[in-house]
Amino acid sequence: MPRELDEDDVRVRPGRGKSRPRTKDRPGHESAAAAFVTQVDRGRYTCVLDDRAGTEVTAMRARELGRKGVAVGDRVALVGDVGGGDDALARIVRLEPRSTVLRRTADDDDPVERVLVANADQLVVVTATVDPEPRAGLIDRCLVAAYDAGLEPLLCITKTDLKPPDELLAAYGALGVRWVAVSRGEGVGTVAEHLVDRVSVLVGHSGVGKSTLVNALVPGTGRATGVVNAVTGRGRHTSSSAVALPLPDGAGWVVDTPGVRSFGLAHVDPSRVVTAFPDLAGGIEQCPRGCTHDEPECALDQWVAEGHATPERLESLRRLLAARTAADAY
Ligand SMILES: Nc1nc2c(ncn2[C@@H]2O[C@H](COP(=O)(O)OP(=O)(O)OP(=O)(O)O)[C@@H](O)[C@H]2O)c(=O)[nH]1
Ligand SMILES: [Zn+2]
Repeated sequence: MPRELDEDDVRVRPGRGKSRPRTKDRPGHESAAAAFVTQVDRGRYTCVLDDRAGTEVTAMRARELGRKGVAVGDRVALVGDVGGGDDALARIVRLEPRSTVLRRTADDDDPVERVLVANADQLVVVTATVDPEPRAGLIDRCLVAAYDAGLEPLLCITKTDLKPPDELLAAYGALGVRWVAVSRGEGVGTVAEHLVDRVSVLVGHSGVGKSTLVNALVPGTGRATGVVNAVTGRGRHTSSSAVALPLPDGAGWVVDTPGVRSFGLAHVDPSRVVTAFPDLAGGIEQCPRGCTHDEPECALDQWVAEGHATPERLESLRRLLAARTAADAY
């Protein structure tokens, strides 16, 4: 079996006289095929070719990629066997620049903070009204991850047949986050409308109905749903990777994130979070340098007192900034 390649395989070669870098010795890859990465599994990348929509090709990284990691959502150039047969193996020779990067926190299985999804436009935070109870801390951390990565958040509230979404809407109304409700399959059409022509990442903790939703949005994907057998773990996707699934009619992608329990928020820049609060921007200009917006000198209290923004908005901003450092999942 061939060895699997990853970032760790790249070694700096000792210079041999005036030899040029390897990449310059390679032929150009003008004829490379453009593709979209839908799945990453131990050094093998599932890609879908742009010009033969739906043709799946398995690829590995070419050495010339250097240290660059390849993630779900990446746009890549492929050479080699792009026929898509069972044994076909192509090589990823180029990674196109990314518009956005959503990171996953390092965990026990993998100590490195990695790119979870590249080029996503939207983060769909799936939460139930009840069973399981919504966890405000988790939702806040998802929103921070979305604002930091430049993804537009969409709150998808499930199980509204069991309990109305009023409390959740009250808690998130001030943030102005767009929302949709689904109950026992109803409302899926409205969710789908929000996904047209976009790359949307779905997150949600166990039991909220995320798999049920994915199956309704992308019929035939067979995402495992329901109660998990605690002994065998059957019914659960244990990998913490993501997978991109095509929406019917080529109208965008949904990226399911089974087993993903946290985002990399360690390096979130508060100023990125603040961009989600344009109504507070004028006040922030009057803050002292490096203001955490949670200190006595913060100019935002005055800004709100003068009526430029509501107290709820300021409270929401402070809650989100605090959620960055909470010792909680997501
Ligand atoms: N009442 C009600 N139950 C729902 C709804 N959506 C999903 N469920 C049920 O909630 C349970 C969990 O749904 P899943 O789709 O497996 O949830 P999940 O978020 O994928 O959870 P994991 O599979 O643990 O990751 C299942 O028994 C579903 O039938 C809904 O809108 N209303
Ligand atoms: Zn401030």
